Amino acid sequence: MNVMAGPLLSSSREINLSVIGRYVDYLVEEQGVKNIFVNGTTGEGLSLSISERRQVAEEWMTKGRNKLDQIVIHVGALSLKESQELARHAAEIGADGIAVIAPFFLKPWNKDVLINFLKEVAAAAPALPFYYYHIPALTGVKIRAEELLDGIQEKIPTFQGLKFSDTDLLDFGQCVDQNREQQFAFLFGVDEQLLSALVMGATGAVGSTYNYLGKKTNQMLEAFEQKDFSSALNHQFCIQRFINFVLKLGFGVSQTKAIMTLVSGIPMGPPRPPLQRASREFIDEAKARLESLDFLSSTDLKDGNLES
Ligand SMILES: CC(=O)N[C@H](C=O)[C@@H](O)[C@H](O)[C@H](O)CO
Ligand SMILES: CC(=O)C(=O)O
Repeated sequence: MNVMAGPLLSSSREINLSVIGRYVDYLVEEQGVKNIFVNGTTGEGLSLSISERRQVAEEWMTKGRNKLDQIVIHVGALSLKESQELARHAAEIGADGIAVIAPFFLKPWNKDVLINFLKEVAAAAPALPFYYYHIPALTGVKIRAEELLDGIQEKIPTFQGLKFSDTDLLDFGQCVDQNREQQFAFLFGVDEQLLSALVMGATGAVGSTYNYLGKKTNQMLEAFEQKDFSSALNHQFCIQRFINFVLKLGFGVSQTKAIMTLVSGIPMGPPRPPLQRASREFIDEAKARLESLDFLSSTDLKDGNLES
């Protein structure tokens, strides 16, 4: 079972490559996370320039080599050409896979149109496993994943699986049910509902909270594998209590970065506009909640870097 995290690394609005090496060690040693999803939602991949995305990907590959199991690089972009360039680059630097979201300004209006776009990106890296990143709430492209998967391997021979970031468990369950013959990866991306997705056949998870709740989530995965469902549920409820709490305060990529800084002690920097840094009030409340849920002892919390 894989857990992937999607960290972002910028400080003073510029990418800060120098923290990636430390962050690899932190994820492996402190969170038990050995699979990384680079330049996705949490990494603000779509807010970076193409050159920045290449640099971030290269740094993860260099620092992660021999330490991480898999590095999947998100190469989705509005421009097909840029997406292809990033796909070729991912292949050149030895990534383990590429992922692509649906283009979200001029949008694909049906399944075939979307597949044709994805196919052209995948063809730029013909040796790399290809993942579709389904995140309809952010892209606005609501084509159901179950429909998209129907016959996809004939169109995209490198198709390897799905990162499914949506709460529609009917759609997710049918993706699994209708593709039992294939060896697809079904990676679930709604961290507060992961246990339900495991029951539906998820083979892994990619999510923002694994940056700091990776260890806790791994305990849930372990309990699930041991068929200790009541422990698994306790772990999921504990994770839900935290996510439910921060969702009510207003939770997004900026807040994720502040929590990542707080928990790891590694400065993640502010997000890039249009995002704005999390408020001091948010950070204080999130910190108190992390402590009360026993996710961290107060001595582990390092927020000295938050203002940097
Ligand atoms: C919209 C978004 O950022 N989704 C993330 C992954 O795809 C999740 O990891 C969520 O941040 C998490 O489930 C909290 O709602
Ligand atoms: C973590 C994750 O799912 C993302 O950043 O895309």
